[in-house]
Amino acid sequence: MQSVKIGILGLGTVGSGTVSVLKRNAREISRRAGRDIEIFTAADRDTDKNFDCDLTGVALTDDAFSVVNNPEVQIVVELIGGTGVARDLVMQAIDNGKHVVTANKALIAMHGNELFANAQEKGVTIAFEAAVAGGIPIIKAMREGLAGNRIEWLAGIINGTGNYILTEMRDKGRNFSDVLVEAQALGYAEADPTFDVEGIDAAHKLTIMASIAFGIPLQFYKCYTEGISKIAQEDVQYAAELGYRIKHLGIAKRTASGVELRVHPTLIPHRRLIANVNGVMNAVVVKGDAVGPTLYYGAGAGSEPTASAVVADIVDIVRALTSDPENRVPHLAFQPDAIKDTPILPMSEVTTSYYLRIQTEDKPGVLANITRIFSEQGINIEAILQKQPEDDEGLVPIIMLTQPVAEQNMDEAIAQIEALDTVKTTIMRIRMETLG
Ligand SMILES: NC(=O)C1=CN([C@@H]2O[C@H](COP(=O)(O)OP(=O)(O)OC[C@H]3O[C@@H](n4cnc5c(N)ncnc54)[C@H](O)[C@@H]3O)[C@@H](O)[C@H]2O)C=CC1
Ligand SMILES: N[C@@H](CC=O)C(=O)O
Ligand code: NA
Repeated sequence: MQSVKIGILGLGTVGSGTVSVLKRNAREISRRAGRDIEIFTAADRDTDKNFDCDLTGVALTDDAFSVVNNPEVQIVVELIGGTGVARDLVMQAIDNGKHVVTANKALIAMHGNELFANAQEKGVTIAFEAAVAGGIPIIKAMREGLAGNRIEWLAGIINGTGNYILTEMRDKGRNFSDVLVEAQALGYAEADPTFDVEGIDAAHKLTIMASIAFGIPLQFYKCYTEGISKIAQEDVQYAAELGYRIKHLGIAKRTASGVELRVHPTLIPHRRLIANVNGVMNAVVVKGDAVGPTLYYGAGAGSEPTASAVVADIVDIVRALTSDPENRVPHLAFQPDAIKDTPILPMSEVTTSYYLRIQTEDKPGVLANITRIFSEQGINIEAILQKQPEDDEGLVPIIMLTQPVAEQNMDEAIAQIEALDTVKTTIMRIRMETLG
């Protein structure tokens, strides 16, 4: 039987990993796919650099459009990244009747609705397993393995770079920027690393998972996004003293009035499995009404872990080449005409517990004022930790854990406490989840 010809766009970290895995495991992969997979052509804008893979037998070009317009190519594998030229290339590939595999979460989260509609019309597939949690087959698990469930919520560590930074800060007391430079050198970070540390990359991935979980359109711009760059070493230590770890979580939850969609640092009880997911590893907990909580764990970034997901998508497409488009697994798990516009809730309506660090002067009555404000806002305190004066100004950190409260009440309480004469700096707040 004839081999299936693919064209790869971008031979960086993920592209070179994909070439290496396809070549090294060629026999095993074709036994699974039923056909040989041939890397017919590949494009990189810089064809003179030293590629981290063996390109023997691959026609290399610096013109990515020549790959998507090549009539021999059946599957285009987009590994350039971004939403500029990558979007044009993917659109062109679909218009040319080619299937697409991509690792590009920004592209799917921001332009997926139009891309899927176009792919549906042209009878081709866009596969994007590598776009969420790297090598973990989370898209497949949710779209196919959990198809019998009403998914209630999901929560995940879905950025390897951010988790690597938080782990190194906690375990080795290293500073934020040194660890980020290392994560970049290891090929984990996005082209613009603020996407990793400010939660944008996690928000892209969460947007995609929420659509698959709840059958709603992709709505990246409605995702609440808060990064980890303000987390101080002392917050990591105080959280540990109270029995918690700080993790950067993406959380999507179905409520009676809509869907919560939020990315922020979160305190999690240290005994939870997900609190012990370290380094570049990712983990996602998905709670279905029938199955209960399920946990998916693995490498969330890196060359070959991500290539593992890219190659699995290629195999899926090769297997489906002979099936009718309408019998294929829908892009967002639900049939396109069954996608519902359930509202994404504003953060003011989200209810969580909180960790607060308040820097105050060490004077009588300070705590009484704070607790009075809490009580007026209906906020119950779960635990208090008062430390010795730590800075030159003699300010005392008071650490508080609260019971669940609506975000709008907490916003009001924080505004009033920050206005007190004795409170000298902005209050550090981190939301908490039990994930039970
Ligand atoms: N690095 C990782 O661990 C992961 C990356 N991803 C995603 O995979 C995609 C690729 O990421 P990386 O491989 O890390 O990036 P990279 O920067 O290492 O590789 C991108 C490659 O594309 C080439 N390129 C740029 N513009 C081009 C153009 N117009 N035509 C042809 N080639 C062009 C660059 O020269 C480079 O070799 C991104 O969408 C990223 O978000 C997804 C999961 C994990
Ligand atoms: N920059 C991303 C790469 C994978 O998606 C991350 O660090 O997780
Ligand atoms: Na994945």
